[in-house]
Amino acid sequence: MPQASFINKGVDSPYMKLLFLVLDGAADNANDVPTPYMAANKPGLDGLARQSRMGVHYPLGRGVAPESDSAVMSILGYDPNKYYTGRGPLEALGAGYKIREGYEVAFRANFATIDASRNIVDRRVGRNLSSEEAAELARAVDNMKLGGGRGYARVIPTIGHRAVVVIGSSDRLSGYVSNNDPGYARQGKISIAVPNPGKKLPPLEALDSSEEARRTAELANEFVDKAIKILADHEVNKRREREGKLPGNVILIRDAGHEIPHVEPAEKVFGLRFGAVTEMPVERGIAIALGMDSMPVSKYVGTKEEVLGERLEATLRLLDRVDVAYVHLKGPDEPGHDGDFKRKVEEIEAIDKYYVQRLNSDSLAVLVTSDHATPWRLRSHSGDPVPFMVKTGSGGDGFSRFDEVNALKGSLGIVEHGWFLLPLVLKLLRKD
Ligand SMILES: O=C(O)[C@H](O)COP(=O)(O)O
Repeated sequence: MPQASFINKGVDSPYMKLLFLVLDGAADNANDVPTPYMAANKPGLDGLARQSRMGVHYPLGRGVAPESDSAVMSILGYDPNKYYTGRGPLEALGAGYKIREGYEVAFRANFATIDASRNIVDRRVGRNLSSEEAAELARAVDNMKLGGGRGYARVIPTIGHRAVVVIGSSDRLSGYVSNNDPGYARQGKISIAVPNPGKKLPPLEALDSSEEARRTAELANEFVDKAIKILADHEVNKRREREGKLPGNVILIRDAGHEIPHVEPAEKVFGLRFGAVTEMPVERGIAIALGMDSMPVSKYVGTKEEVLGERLEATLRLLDRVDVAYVHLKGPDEPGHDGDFKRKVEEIEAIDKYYVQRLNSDSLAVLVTSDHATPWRLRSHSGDPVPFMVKTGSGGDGFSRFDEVNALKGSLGIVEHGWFLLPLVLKLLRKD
C-alpha cells in the first residue's frame, strides 16, 4: 500500500496520493454534441464523476490552440510564457539526446510525404510508417555534414513518423527560426496549431535579426533539401510505394529550441514528490526537465488491454514512491487529428475499460483532464475550454457523467490558464 504521504505535507485530504490522469486531446467542442466523451460508454470515468467537482481550463489561454508540450508544462504548473524553450529540446531530451545549448538546435520532426512539386501530400506519411522503417530512413540522413563542414545534422527516430532533428555547428546557433511544417505556426517561443494547413513546403526563416538565427535557418534548409534527395531513392520508400503506401520522402521540422527549460523541480515548487508515466518522447522530456521520477513504457504494439495494462502497472509502481503520479495517455488525440469520431470514442472507451476501471482509485485523490482539445471535426488542436474533474474526498457536483457540457457547469468554474489548475487542486486537498 502507498505510504501515507499527503498527511506529512499538511494535506487535509482523506487520500494519500494524487493521480493526475491526462487523456491527450480527448476534449472536444462542447457545441458539437454529442462529443466523443458523451458518446463513449465510460462507467469508470463516470463513476469518478459522481464523486468529483468539475470545471474547465484553458491550457494556455482562451482561444489559444496549443501543442502538447506547452500545454503539459502549463497544467503541471509552469507558465510557458516564462519557462518554455521550444518543443525540440524536450523531444530530444525524451529521446535521450541532451543538446549542446547554444551550439545545437533541436526540432520536433515528422517524416512526411511530398509530391514532385514539393507540395505536402501527407504530414504523417499516412500515419503507417513503422518505427523500424523510420529508423532506416533516419540512418540514411543522420550525421549529415552541413555548411561546408562547420555544421551537421543528427536525426533521431522516435515513434512512428515522429523524430527529432538536431542542427549543430561549431558556431553559435539560435532556435528563433520558423517551422517548415505548415501544421503549426510559431508565435514567439510557442507554436499554435493551424487547422487546414497549406500544402506548400516553406523554407525556414530567421525570426530575429541575429546572425545565429540566420545561420540556423540556412543550415536547416540545407538539411531539408539534402534529405529530400537522399530519401527519394531510399529502398524503404521504393518498397512502400510498391506496396501502395506513401513514401516518407521529406522531413518536416518545427518548434526549434537551443536550450532546455532550466526550472525549479516540481518537488521543490509543490513540496511533493512527482512522477510521470509517459508514452511519447515530449512528455518524457518534460518529466525529466521538471525533475520528475519518469516511468517510461515500452509497449506500443499489442491489444488495448496489453498496452493500457502496461501503463496501469507503471502507474501503480510509481504510486508506491511518489505523491503525485502524472499519467499521460496518447490515445484519443490521433483520431481527433484524423477526423475519426468513432475511433476517438473507442480510444476513450479503451482507457476507461483497461485503465480506469481496473485502477482501484478508492484511496486516491484523482484529477482527470486533457492537455488540449483536439475536436474531431476540426482535425487539429483547438483553443476550446478543456473539462477537468477532481475527486478530493469531500463530495462532488452531483453530475453522473464526465463531459464538456457538465464540466462547464461545474462548481470549480473556469480556470483561465492551465498553470493555475494544479495549485487549485492541491489547495482543495490541503488544510489551508
Ligand atoms: O502526435 C503528435 O506527435 C502530436 O501530438 C501531434 O503532432 P502532429 O500534428 O505532427 O501529428
